[in-house]
Amino acid sequence: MRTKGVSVYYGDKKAIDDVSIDIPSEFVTAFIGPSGCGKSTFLRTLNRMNDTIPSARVEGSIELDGEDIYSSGMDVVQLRARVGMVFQKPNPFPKSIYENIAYGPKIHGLAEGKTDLDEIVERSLKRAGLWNEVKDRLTDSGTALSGGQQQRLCIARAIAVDPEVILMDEPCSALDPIATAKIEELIDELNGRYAIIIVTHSMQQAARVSQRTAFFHLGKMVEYGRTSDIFTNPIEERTKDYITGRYG
Ligand SMILES: Nc1ncnc2c1ncn2[C@@H]1O[C@H](COP(=O)(O)OP(=O)(O)OP(=O)(O)O)[C@@H](O)[C@H]1O
Repeated sequence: MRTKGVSVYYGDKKAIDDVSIDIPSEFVTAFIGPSGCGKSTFLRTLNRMNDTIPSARVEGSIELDGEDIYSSGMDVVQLRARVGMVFQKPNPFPKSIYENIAYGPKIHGLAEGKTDLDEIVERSLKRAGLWNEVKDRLTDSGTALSGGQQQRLCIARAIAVDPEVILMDEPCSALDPIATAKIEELIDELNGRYAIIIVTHSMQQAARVSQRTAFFHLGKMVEYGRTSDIFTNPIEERTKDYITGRYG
């Protein structure tokens, strides 16, 4: 994905100021920065999730494979399948585990019949590292799973519609350390197959899971580069101050 001069307003308030970034498809990219700096706002512009907030307005251009995602011809439902999203709090549908995964492929016409759908469900759950834990109870409700399992179910749901990009907005903030470690392992396994962009409050997590990091401060993207450089040899003073814990 590529953004050029993106600014986001909530009413008169500018939350993101002139952000241009090329996000490579072959890496995990982390967005870090102090609370309120605009990480989530910027992430949500990448699949037009801000469209659901009436006061939000986006300026600039955002391209997915060279296509302007804010053009009038863009089908937003289709876009959100191509650019999937996983939220802070796991949000499975109040439906069976099977239906949670099958719903997207059904509405997007990705399955020819029941056998096809069964295969997609199995493949998505396997890819999300959840198959062995749920294969004998696919008809149980998705909401009956543990928090960590629910989050992997949500990742499986995103995977089921064959996305190009997966956006993750603090996907581990509601999880315990063991469930967090499983999600981080999963991100590692998915790396390369999908472009993954993760907003995280944890610099340790960004360092563990990402190869590229963008540091945001007061609505601006201050610095963007290899994760190892950002954490060991940042160019900007503000990045240095943040990673050494001087503020945030
Ligand atoms: N729906 C909204 N309406 C009005 N202002 C908003 C809305 N959502 C976010 N903001 C404001 O935009 C700014 C950026 O918020 P955002 O949630 O994107 O930051 P963040 O870096 O993700 O913060 P955090 O790490 O605390 O989640 C903040 O000043 C916030 O108050």
